[in-house]
Amino acid sequence: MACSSAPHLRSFPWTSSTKPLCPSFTRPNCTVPLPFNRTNRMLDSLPISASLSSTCVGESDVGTTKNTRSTLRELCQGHVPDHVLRRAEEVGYILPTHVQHEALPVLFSGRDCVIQAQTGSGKTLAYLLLIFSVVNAKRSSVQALVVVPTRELGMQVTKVARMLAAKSLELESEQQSCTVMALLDGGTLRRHKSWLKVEPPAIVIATLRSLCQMLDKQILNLDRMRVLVIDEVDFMFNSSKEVSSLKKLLTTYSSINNRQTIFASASIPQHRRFMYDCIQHKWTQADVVHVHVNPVEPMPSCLYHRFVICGKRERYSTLLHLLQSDAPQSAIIFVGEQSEKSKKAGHAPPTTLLIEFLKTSHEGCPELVLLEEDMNFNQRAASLTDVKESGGYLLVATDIAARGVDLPETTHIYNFDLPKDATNYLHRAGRTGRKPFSDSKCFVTSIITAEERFVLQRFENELQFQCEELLF
Ligand SMILES: Nc1ncnc2c1ncn2[C@@H]1O[C@H](COP(=O)(O)OP(=O)(O)OP(=O)(O)O)[C@@H](O)[C@H]1O
Repeated sequence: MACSSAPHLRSFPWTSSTKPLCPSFTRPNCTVPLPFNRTNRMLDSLPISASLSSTCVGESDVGTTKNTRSTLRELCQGHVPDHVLRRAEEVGYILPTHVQHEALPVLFSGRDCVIQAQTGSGKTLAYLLLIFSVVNAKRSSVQALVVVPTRELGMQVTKVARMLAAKSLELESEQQSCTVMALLDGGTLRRHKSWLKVEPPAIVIATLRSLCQMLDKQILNLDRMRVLVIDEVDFMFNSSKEVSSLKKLLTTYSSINNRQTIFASASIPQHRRFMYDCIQHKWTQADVVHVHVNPVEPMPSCLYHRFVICGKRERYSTLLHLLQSDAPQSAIIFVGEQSEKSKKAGHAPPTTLLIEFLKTSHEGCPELVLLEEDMNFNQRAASLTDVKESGGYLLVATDIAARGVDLPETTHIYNFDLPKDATNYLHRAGRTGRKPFSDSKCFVTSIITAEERFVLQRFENELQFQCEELLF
C-alpha cells in the first residue's frame, strides 16, 4: 500500500516520528493492514472494536449512574487500605465523582487504562486511590510513579497524595504511612539524591526532566515500579522537548509487563488513534481500557460561555467594564505569551502591562497576582500561595496556569487573548467549575475582535458548546 497518507500521519501528536507508520502497521492479532489513506478523523470514527483489542467504558453510561452511586468507601473497599479511606473521608471525599465511579473498578482490575474526563472531574483522586491500593508501605522501593508536565501540577498532586498518606486522626497508632517524594523542576535535587539512595519512597511524583536526570545517573531505579501514571498525557506527547524522554520512560526505563500504565487527560485528540499507538508501541497492554466520561460534552455543563467583540485598542477598557459588571470574587485572566520579536524590541510583557493597567484603573480590585513562564520557580510558587491564601484574587496568567491547576474558588475566566486552539480553550475554561458536586454557574468570557469571531466559532464546533455575545 502506498504511503501517500504520510502527511496526515505526521500531524498526530502521538507519533512524533516523521517516518510514516507504513503497511506493517497492522491490528494486534490481525494481519489486515489498516486503511492508510483515511483521514485522521475517519480513523477516530472507526468502531473501537474494529481497530483495537482494547475496550471502552463510560460512553454509554453517561448520566445513568449519577444518582444511584455507591460511596467512595464502597467502591474502594477491599482494595484501598482503611486508613487511606478514612483520610479521604476526613478531607471530604465521600461520594465518588462520575469518572471515579467509572474508572476505579477498571483500575482495581489491574488493566491498563486511558482516563479521559472533563476538567475538574476528579481524575487525580482516581489514580491516587489505585496507587494506594497497590503500594506496600513496608517496602523500601519506588512502587508508583506519577509524571506531570509542570512543577505547579506536581506540587498539587503531591499535596493530595500526602494528604491521603497522612495518619488518620482515628487510627494514628496502627498505620504505617507511605512516603511520597516530589521530584520537580526547580527543586534542589541534591537532597532527593540522598533520599533516593538511603530509603527510596513508595510514591514519586515527578516532572520528566528531573526524573530523567535521576534515571540517567542511575540514582532512581524503577525495577519495582508497579503503577506508572502519565497525567495530561496529550500535552506531554505534544511537547517536542518531552516526547523522546517520555517514550524512553514507557519502553526503555520500564516495561509494560511489570507495571500497570495509566494515562489521564481531559483532552485526548484522536483518542482512537492514541489507543492504537499505545498498543503498537507497547506503551500499554493490548487490552487497555479507555474510560471516556461524557464524550458528547467535553466541558463541564456548569460553564457559561460568552464573548465580547471590540477593537484591539478597546480590549483594556472592555476587560475593565467586564470586571466591574461581573465583580468576580476570584478570577483568572489569560493573556497570550509575548512574542520573541516583542521581547527583542525590549517591550514589557503583555501580562505586566495588564497588571499595571488594572492596578491604576480597577478600584476595589481583589488581590492581583501574576503567573507566567518567565518567573523563576520560587516566584511562581509564591504566586500560587498568594492566590490560595487570599480571600479573593485576580490571577493574570499565561497558559502555564491552563493545565491541571486546581483553584476551586475561581468563578470567572477571561480570555484577554484567545487561546491558540480548541484544546487550550477547554483547559483554560476548565480552571473554573471545579467543585464536582456544585451546580453553580461559572463564566468563561472571551474578548475578541470581529475578525476573531470565526476562530471562536471553530472552537464552539469542535468542543460542542455555545457562546453568547455580550453587547455593551
Ligand atoms: N470524590 C470527590 N468528592 C469531592 N471533591 C472531589 C472528589 N474528587 C475530586 N474532588 C475535588 O475536585 C477538584 C478537581 O479534581 P482534580 O484536580 O482531580 O480534577 P481533574 O479531573 O484532574 O482536572 P484537570 O483535568 O483539570 O486536571 C479538586 O478540588 C478535588 O479536591
